[in-house]
Amino acid sequence: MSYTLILLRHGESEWNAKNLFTGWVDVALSDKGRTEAVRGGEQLREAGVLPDVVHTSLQRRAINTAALALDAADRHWIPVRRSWRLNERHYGALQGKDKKATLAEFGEEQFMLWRRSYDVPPPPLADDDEWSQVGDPRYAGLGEEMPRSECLKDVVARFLPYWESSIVPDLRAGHTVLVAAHGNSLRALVKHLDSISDDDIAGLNIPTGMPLVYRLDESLAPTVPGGEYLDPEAAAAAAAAVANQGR
Ligand SMILES: O=C(O)[C@@H](CO)OP(=O)(O)O
Repeated sequence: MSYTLILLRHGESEWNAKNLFTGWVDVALSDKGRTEAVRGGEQLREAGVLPDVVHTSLQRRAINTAALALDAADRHWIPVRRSWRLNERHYGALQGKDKKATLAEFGEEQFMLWRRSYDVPPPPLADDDEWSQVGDPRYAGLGEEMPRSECLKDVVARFLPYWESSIVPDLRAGHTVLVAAHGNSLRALVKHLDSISDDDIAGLNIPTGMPLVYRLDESLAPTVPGGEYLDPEAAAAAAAAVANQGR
């Protein structure tokens, strides 16, 4: 028995296009992002990898990517579940900041520590900042768990309970599961699936709008480490572009 898990980072957002740190800010897909999402769904249909259930974050770029992709795959009707635990990493005080300007102001080492180190979060975002999500009704139930900044380690810690309680049972039930989420929440999941070290995860980047298919064995270990992009060449080029953001 093998289980099928599809990871899909949202298509390009308006802030990806502007090169701004985004995190929990709920920005929309760009036109290019919508096209990517549709193309991702077409790839699923062409490959015959058809989700039975979808899990998304609470952010519109992932929600709308899932809807566009599933429509293109003729799977718009499957059950959907959403959780803040699939949200993008909260980028703290960097939310809304230009990546290139941040690199110029703080230098390469600090910039990469904030962007890709495993356990160094950016400074916290003030609750009265225009890019704060404090007071947003969708997070009303979070209480003390409401983040003001997160490093990838924090994302792993809040993602894994949802993985265990909600995604794994769907896989064990034999469903083909689509997870439509974000660059860093999916990096947290890939780190877990592929047992990637805290240091090596810094080098992993996930492109927008490209389905990454994992076949998992009985112990939920990937049968092909790293999974398989349905369009590997395009995915490698797009992942390199993500790595180079800010330059
Ligand atoms: O800004 C963000 O929220 C993320 C994803 O777009 O950026 P990065 O790849 O720099 O972690």
